Formats: sequence, C-alpha cells, structure tokens
Amino acid sequence: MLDKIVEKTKERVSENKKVNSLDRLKYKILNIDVKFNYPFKKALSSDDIAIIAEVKKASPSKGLIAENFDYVNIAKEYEAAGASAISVLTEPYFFQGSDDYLKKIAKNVKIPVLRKDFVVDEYMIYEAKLLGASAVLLIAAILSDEQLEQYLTITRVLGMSAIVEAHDENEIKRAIDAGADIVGVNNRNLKDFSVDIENSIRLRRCVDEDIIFISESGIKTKEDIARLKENNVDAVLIGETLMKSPDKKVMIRELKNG
Ligand SMILES: O=C(O)c1ccccc1NCC(=O)[C@H](O)[C@H](O)COP(=O)(O)O
Repeated sequence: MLDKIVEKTKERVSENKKVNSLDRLKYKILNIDVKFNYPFKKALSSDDIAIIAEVKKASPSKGLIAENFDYVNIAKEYEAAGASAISVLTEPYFFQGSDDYLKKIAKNVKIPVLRKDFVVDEYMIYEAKLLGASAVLLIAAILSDEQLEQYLTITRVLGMSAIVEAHDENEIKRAIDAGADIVGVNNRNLKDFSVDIENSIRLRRCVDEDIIFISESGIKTKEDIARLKENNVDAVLIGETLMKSPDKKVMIRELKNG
C-alpha cells in the first residue's frame, strides 16, 4: 500500500512542479511572514496528553469515513472542544484529501495545523508552508537517512515542526539520529491494516522524555487514552473515532478525561 501511495505522490509532485517550480514556491515564501516559533511543538508540550484531531474523509483501510464532510466546521468543532492541533489529510487518491482543505482550515482556526501527507520531496514541505501548515509528517519508512535530516532542516528553517513517523525500533533510531524532536509511532500495520496501541507502548521506552512522543491510529476509547497516559505518551493522533462521532465536543471531552 505504501509503495502505491508513494508512486502516486511522486507523480502528483511532478505535476505540481509544472504549475509552480520549487524556486517559485521559495520566492512566494519570502513574501509571507515566516514565524520562527514552532507553534505545533508548543501546542503538544502541555502537562496533559494532547489531542491532534484529524480531518479525514476516507482511507485505504476503511473506505469512505465521512459522507457529510463539512471540513471547516469539523475543524472548528475540534478547536472548540479543546484539541491541541489539527491534522488535515491532503493526499487525494487514497484518502480523498485536498490541499484546499488544509488552506481553508488553517485560515479558520487558531490552533496549529499538520499537513498529513506522504512527503517524498522537499517541494511538499514548501507547499505545506504556503498552505498555512505549522507541521508536516515525515514517514521514516519512505525516506532515506539523508532525506530525513535534510527535510528536518528545511522545516526548522521555515519555522515549522515535523513528526517523524516510525513503526519499529530501527525506524525510531533513524528518526532520533536524524535529529527528530517529535516522534510518532503508528499503531496501524500497513501490511494487514490491523491496529494495536500496544505498539506505541512497547516503543515508548526507545524514546527519551525530552522528545515528544505521539501515538497514532486506532485510538477509540478513554481507556486507550488512559493506558497511553500511564505510559508517558505526550500526544495522540485520532482520525476515524472523531470523524465518526456525531458530537465531536462530547467525544473529545470524554477522551481527555480518560
Ligand atoms: O488510515 C489508513 O487506512 C492508512 C493506510 C495507509 C497509510 C496510512 C493510513 N493512515 C494514516 C494515518 O496515519 C491515520 O490517518 C492517523 O494516524 C489516524 O488514524 P485513525 O485514528 O485510526 O483514523
């Protein structure tokens, strides 16, 4: 699945480059206010477990998740309910995401926004900046060590943060060696799509306390959150559970009180 997504993402990037070259994106960034204050990292640094609430229309594992996809209002509801940050899927072919969703959401909320996509080229980080994102996801499994280091440097130069996503001990080591200050462990096995939050708990001990540790995917109940809290997880990334919840405020409150 990851290979297919990566292939399609590379095609997407080369199409986008025909419309706006990398130099053109860099030039546009010169004319916006690049704030060097890393709001995404700050938002996750509270004492309580932070919730990154995801705006997710569809996924390869679940198909269509949200029929009624009023994305700006969903993001506003997340913010009003106490989410620390918002994740917006921009991948169009497998997740029915869009850059436009990110742009509009970033304009309409005050909390930081993560561009959730499959970054395969530095170009996508500059795009994210221009769309209003405060952070990007860098997936260790699809990037070389050199790319991880280089892309982390670019995010810092742009005043942004990056979650480096890892699935196992080796990828965590690579993330840390590259200089990651935020590590996300995905609980979803991308071979069979099974989810197990114990994956985060098992890998928590591989990451020092001064690095922000996020547990991603498959989080459904306040008991899940309580278990992650007990194991010093700093933040959780939740998509489907919130998207399917008719009252997102009640659901976020319930999860936070776990
Ligand atoms: O969600 C999928 O099916 C998926 C498949 C292949 C690669 C990535 C995938 N998900 C991306 C994510 O990381 C999740 O959207 C995110 O962690 C939230 O997960 P969930 O709470 O389980 O919706």
